[in-house]
Amino acid sequence: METGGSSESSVEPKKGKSKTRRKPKESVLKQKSPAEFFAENKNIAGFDNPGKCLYTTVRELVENALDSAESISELPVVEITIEEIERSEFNSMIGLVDRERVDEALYDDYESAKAREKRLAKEARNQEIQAKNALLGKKTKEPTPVKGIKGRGEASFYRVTCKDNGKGMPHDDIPNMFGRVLSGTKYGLKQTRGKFGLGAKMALIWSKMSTGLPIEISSSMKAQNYISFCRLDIDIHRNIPHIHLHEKQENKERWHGAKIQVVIEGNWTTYRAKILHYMRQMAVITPYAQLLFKFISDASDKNMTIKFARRTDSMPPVPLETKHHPSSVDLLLIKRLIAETSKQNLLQFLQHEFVNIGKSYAERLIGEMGPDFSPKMAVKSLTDQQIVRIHQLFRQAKFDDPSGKCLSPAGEYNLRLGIIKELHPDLVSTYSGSAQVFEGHPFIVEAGVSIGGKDVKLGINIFRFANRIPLLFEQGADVVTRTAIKRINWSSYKISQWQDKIGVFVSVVSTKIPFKGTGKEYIGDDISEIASAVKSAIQQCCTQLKTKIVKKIQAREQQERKRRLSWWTTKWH
Ligand SMILES: Nc1ncnc2c1ncn2[C@@H]1O[C@H](COP(=O)(O)OP(=O)(O)OP(=O)(O)O)[C@@H](O)[C@H]1O
Repeated sequence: METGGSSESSVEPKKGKSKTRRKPKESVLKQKSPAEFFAENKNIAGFDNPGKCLYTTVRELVENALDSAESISELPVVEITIEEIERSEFNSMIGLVDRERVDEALYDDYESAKAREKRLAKEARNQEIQAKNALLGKKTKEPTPVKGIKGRGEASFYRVTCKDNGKGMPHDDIPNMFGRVLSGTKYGLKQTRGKFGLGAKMALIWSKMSTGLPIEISSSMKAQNYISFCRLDIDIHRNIPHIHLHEKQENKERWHGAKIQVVIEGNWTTYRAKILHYMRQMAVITPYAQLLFKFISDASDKNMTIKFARRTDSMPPVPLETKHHPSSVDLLLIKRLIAETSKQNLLQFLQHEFVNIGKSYAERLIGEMGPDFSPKMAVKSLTDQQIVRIHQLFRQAKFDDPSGKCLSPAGEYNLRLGIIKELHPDLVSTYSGSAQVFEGHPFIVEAGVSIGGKDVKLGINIFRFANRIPLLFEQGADVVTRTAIKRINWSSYKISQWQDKIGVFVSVVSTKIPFKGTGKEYIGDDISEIASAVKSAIQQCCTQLKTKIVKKIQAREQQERKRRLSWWTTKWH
């Protein structure tokens, strides 16, 4: 309420106090665009710090590339390159002149003469101790680096490029696909890696925040005689693309696919291991893809090229779009379906917009709704109350479970192949569960358990996948970790958590993965259907392994008996 001349403004300052009391600011109503919201809260999309931003950018681009190739049943060929950009090169890219430092003491990494003297003395003392110990033949610990001048505090910049052989994008859609937060083609009820219409835009927002540079997209669809090229950035306040260049170029080679390039701040040193780990796990779950990873730097010892070769041509089937299951819809969704349906009457609407409602079941449901409802009534004329009644009945009535036919799990063969190819274990077992349901959404759990192998640590090593995306963060809270650590009695399968190198691989696919957050980092442990399916899949693998382990033990014992027998025989004859 407006109070006109507010009493607060007339308050006299107290005696002896020099400060005048501040007038509280009126709160002003403001709106934020989705792009602004995500720019201010980029951590919820997995863009926490420069290192994690580099990792998530790679991830988002690779996952889009795989989604795109798989959508046209093309065996994926994906090339991802991270190129380190020197500060001077970066400055010249943005037209900034390199400047020599004039006032050194102004900088964060400035070291005074006294501090330098102290540091050098400490380094010399450390070296002396090392040399003495070496003379005495004592084992020496790696000396802890002496705190010296701070890291230059300078940002590192990287050009990230991802090229695929996928479907490409229609020329006119490209600006909105990359320059408007919450826009995409994967919102339907379908198993895809992408879901939110956010990832590529977050890479662009981060590039805009850290380097100010635009994103570049080249794309061509099958049999298209031109390549669409688009350079754009995003108007954060209005959440619309800001196009720098959008043109058609010649496509002599009839290439199809997409090439996306962004220049961002990052931190390769701290996130190198995570990025390589991600690529390796992606190779496990997609052995039918050819993945090429390159890191390019002026320091040639940092350069690397890793090829994850394709090991099979057998690709999981393309996931199918499905309709909503009546048990999974809420009021808003029912209203949206009514607004969008092409069906005229209630009977047709129920039959055609949902799975598992046949004609006679739809008639029974309508009968149950009450006297205000009839099969022939116009669906668009339903009142709000009538829609609430439909929703209530959907929640109480019994429906057949949705089928898992629309899903595309990796398949036991691919999972086993991926594990063997990347880990070379001594023993491996895999299991593929049948389709199950949570809150009306179908899901399938597949699992693998391995013993031994290359680069596998002692104890339980968890590998998690959701809609064929490797999940690397928030491991402790994830349903797979919790199940493997707390709910499996490993010793009852003759597997030792302390002496064996155990690999636990669990892949969940669904039309709706219940991720916690838009960063797609883990699946919570609160959905009992998923938790019990994960447990049962791991147990199935362990049961198979137990048989193999017992056979191995028996074979070893038999060999030992034979050896002893032959020893005795030679001794007494
Ligand atoms: N490499 C690509 N090939 C073809 N289309 C692409 C490619 N990359 C992005 N797209 C299109 O751009 C859209 C937006 O991509 P974006 O990464 O922002 O979101 P998403 O993949 O739909 O969802 P999520 O935010 O969950 O990753 C995608 O839905 C897709 O249609």
